[in-house]
Amino acid sequence: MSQPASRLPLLQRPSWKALAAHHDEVRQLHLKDLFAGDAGRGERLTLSAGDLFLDYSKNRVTDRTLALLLRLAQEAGLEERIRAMFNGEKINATEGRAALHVALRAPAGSTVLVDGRNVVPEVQAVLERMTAFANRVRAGQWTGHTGKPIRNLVNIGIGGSDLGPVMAYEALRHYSERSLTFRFVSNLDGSDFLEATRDLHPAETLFIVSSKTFSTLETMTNANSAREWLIAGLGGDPKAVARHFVAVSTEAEKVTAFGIEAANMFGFWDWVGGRYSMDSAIGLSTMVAIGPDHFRSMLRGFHRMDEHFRTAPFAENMPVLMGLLSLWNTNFLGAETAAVLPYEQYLKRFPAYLQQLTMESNGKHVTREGRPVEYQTSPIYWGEPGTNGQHSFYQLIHQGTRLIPCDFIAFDHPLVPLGRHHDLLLANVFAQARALAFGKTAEEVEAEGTVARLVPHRVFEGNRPSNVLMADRLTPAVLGQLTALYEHLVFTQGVVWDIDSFDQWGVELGKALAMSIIPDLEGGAEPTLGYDSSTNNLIRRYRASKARSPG
Ligand SMILES: O=P(O)(O)OC[C@H]1O[C@](O)(CO)[C@@H](O)[C@@H]1O
Repeated sequence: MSQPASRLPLLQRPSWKALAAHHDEVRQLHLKDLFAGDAGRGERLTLSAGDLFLDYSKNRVTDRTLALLLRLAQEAGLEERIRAMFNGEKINATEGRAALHVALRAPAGSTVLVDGRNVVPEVQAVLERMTAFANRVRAGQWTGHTGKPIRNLVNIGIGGSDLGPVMAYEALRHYSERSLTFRFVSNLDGSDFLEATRDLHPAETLFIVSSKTFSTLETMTNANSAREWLIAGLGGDPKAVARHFVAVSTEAEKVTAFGIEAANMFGFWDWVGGRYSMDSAIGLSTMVAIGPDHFRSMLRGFHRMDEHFRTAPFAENMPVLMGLLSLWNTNFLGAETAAVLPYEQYLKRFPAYLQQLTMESNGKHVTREGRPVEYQTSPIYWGEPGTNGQHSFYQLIHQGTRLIPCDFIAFDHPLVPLGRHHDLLLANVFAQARALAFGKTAEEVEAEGTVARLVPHRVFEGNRPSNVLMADRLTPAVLGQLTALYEHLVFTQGVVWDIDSFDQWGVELGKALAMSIIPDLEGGAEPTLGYDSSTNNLIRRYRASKARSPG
């Protein structure tokens, strides 16, 4: 009896083989030909989902490519896996956990089961506590140890406990309470903490220690420095900690051991992965900044995209389609990276946020069963806001030797109109996508009167794929939809690649080695170094330098 396609290794699935053969047929096709052969392509290969509009016409795909990619998703059992995620099944198999970030934005009154328990009431209860806290701080009613109202909030966290909060704060700054100051400290490098707190007064400062595990080296080191800074700045009274620290964590005992009162802890659950946690209590700083109503609106945006992903047929499903197009670029066209280029300054941290979401999720080398993959998994995500990138790395995107698919993100309206700025900005989005796709031939360059020796330098091959993603304007709801779009794109790819998108074992080895090296750097006696000769030498050199000039 033949096996169902989803049981076969990816490279042996009929749709993969068909895509490989198809790729041989279409590899020479230029986007110019595709557009010339279909006058309606630019309108046809578009899609709306919620408030988002996607133009994917400038991808190097034919209708047959798309049909085969959709078949690939079907053969991977994507439908069933989506159902499994939304049903709270333990799809993060290596950690034995559900991956149920969709429950964080499920409407009050709905049901999402984890181990037979409806988690929606717990999620809503935490949101209510966050709301009460946010309202108190925003109204100046949360006072510090000396009785002064809190005016500065410093989120201490790293990875998913930092990138989501920073990204959302920057993205929604327009909606933010301007009388409050927000800072984010993540790096173990002490200068991060020092610079973030340099101009703050401890009496008016509250730290949000955000850590799912409450044991991450960076976060706990920064939290301890924050406690020392606070106590020293408030006359040495350790009791000050209670009014100036709150925690977001799943680890109540560790939080109270640090000195934070249980009443000032906001919980979440092991079924929320760090990089999927910005709409849990990890988003506390976001809620204080933009207010509970805007935060709820962001959650509704996430939920809107969740519902689209859960219910839309694959051919009209934005995350599925974008996930498959990116997979086509990666596995068949050989793209190694993907650029995310927001033409909206407020989204300046969105590429950094996406780096963790995409690469920590799908940077995997074995299948769910632990067999080595025989294909590339996550591309390397990177990017900068336009138009800054244009005057930096776009040269390589246009004329370099690598294929770099681009996601342009733009809005019909700016949040703050200023003269001609927005028309000029949008003209650049449309121009860049067009230039990448269609390029400029030697004949066109010659026709402009260019001297012969410069012609090759001024030729643009084109045929470089891109998506253009647009919405009316950057609102909290749109940010929710945009973020959920990429979350589900990552999920789609992980299912096809047959990898666990929700674990992150790859960060463990370096962490463990650092822990063993710390005593070698801090100890007084000469350590017996048992590492490789390079590591031994680096440690000796560092110790000698420290001994010559301590501090
Ligand atoms: O919230 P925690 O437990 O401090 O972890 C922070 C980050 O560390 C990681 O576990 C590894 O980088 C991320 O997945 C997570 O977002």
